[in-house]
Amino acid sequence: MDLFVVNRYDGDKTITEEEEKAKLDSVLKRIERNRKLRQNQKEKENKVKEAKKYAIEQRQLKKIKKASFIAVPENAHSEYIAKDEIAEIEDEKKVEVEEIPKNKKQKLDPTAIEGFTILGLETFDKKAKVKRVLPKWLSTPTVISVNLQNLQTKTSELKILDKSLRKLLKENNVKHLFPVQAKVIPWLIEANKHADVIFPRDICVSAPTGSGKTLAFVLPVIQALKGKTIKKIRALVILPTQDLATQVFKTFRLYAQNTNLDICLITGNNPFAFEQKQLVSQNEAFGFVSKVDILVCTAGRLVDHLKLTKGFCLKNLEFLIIDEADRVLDSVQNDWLYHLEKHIYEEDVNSQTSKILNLTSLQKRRPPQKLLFSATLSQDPEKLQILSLFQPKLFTSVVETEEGTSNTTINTETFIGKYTTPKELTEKYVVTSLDLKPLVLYKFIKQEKLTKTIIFTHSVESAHRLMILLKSLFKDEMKIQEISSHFQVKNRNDLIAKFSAGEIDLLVCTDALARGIDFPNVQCVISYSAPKHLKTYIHRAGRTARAGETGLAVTLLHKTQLTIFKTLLKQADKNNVEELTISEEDLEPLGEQYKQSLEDLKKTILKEEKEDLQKSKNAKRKVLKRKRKNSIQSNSSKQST
Ligand SMILES: Nc1ncnc2c1ncn2[C@@H]1O[C@H](COP(=O)(O)OP(=O)(O)OP(=O)(O)O)[C@@H](O)[C@H]1O
Repeated sequence: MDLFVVNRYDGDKTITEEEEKAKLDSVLKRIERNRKLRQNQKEKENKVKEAKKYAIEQRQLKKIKKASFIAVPENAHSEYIAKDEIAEIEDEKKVEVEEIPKNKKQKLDPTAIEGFTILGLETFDKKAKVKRVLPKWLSTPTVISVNLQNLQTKTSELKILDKSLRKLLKENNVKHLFPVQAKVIPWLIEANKHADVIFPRDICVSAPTGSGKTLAFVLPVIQALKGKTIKKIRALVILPTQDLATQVFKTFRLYAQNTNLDICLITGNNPFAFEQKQLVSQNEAFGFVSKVDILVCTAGRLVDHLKLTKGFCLKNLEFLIIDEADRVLDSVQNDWLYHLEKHIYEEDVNSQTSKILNLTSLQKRRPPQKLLFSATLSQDPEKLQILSLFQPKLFTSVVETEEGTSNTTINTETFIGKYTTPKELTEKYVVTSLDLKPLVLYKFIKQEKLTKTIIFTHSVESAHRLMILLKSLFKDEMKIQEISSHFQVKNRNDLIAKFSAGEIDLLVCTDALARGIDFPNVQCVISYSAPKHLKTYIHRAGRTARAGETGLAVTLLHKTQLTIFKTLLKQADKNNVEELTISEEDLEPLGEQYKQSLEDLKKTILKEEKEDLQKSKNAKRKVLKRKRKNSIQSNSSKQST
């Protein structure tokens, strides 16, 4: 090795002329080689510089071109649309920068450094990937098909289901069971036949949006409880939002209409005292008595009642159903799980009855069977562990390959954590600049002649502004409304009903409406603000293509969001999401109209801000007036005494 050559004095060794010439030649060659290397390097750098310069020039040219046909008004009103969008994109850029792996150390070419061999050159072997070992119940699920077109199970032939329920299904036009129902309903009914002797296993069900998960738990629960004579809360259904709880409550009520089961909804929509009266009554003979068999609720309100409602008892629970389970489990609302478990499992220390030896006290109480449902259910054992599931069983749909997936070919490595979407869903995306985004949206809706469309934005303010702008652009052509958590429940319900009935064409909303809400026949879902998480994307898109109908989901993206969006899609093995282009030339004729609408938007927002200011001033004035009145009254009463 050259590095370890030690130059020693070799005495008066004479060098021949040829040897000297050869040495000189080799030095000259080396110099020439180094010169070429340097030249190549310089050429490369120049090329990169030129490419960058060209890109900047092109960008500037594009900007000038755009500005020439859509002159954004002097005061740049577009800030009313784009300011929070810009902030959002800036955030995402940060994420993107963080996510880019740090430049790996450049591998050094030993020939590049003359005369040296580099010690410790990077020749690391890739470490073998550690295979994920899943608990057996997660790696051997019952697979649910995502095909809602070729239904196999006729409702009339499902003899395990009560005749009265089958009749109701028929009346509601449910002639065939969807795959998730065909698998879960018979399994649950069977498992609960001897529930007091053999405790039924808990289940987790993961199936696409709109695939009919609600009926998969509603029907077996009604069938299992309808024969009970003593009224006790035996089924508790927890949902993440008021709107969803109301929807599930209505389904329970519809299918329990021929039974003596009482179903109650508590979400905080009604006064607390009113809800308390719905839950329990008190009499001298029996003390507190439950008025409810099946309770549908939101997690936060449940905890309020656990803490404050006397006689509210969940100790006889047979079913604990968590719909949209991943969302409910992520929510720490009032520490609901802790309070619920504490209530269910704690011994009634004050009760004398528990000390008396009788049939009830001897009988070990059956733990409630836990039923978890979602389109994006976490299959992460650690997350599910907090529920202490009893011998859990997984029902899941899997991403279907070209050849189709069968029970035998399922590969746990590939299905775990992969969310599925309805087969009937078509997905597309459009890349646009921020300042033209509303116009691109307008053009797209007109071009595709869309009605019954939901548009998702990332904030209540953004939804409000977009609604005003779209109203100004469409004039009377379309009925456009916004809906958000700022609206009262009654208004929200009215809007949901109107949109379902087709009386509203475009509904602008936030992610509060992304999960679970079942609007019939939605033609298209547009993500005006790009979704940040895969789950959000799947639930938004899931408002269309429900129950076997076709539907379109379109995402509007700024070019800086494209990479992140594609990474999200990759996580769900989605390779068929096409780009849709709306060229700036198509938008040219709309420039003046857009300018006018931006002016309208500015005026409306300013007017609303003024009104809000006036309202808060009036409210303050009223408070001051009342205080003054009270102090005058107390002074005069003091004087009179
Ligand atoms: N077997 C069936 N035949 C026809 N329609 C059905 C059937 N089962 C359910 N539906 C209808 O399909 C629609 C979607 O059902 P559901 O809301 O239960 O879906 P989901 O799987 O809970 O969706 P998400 O995950 O979005 O909450 C509802 O309108 C429901 O009435």
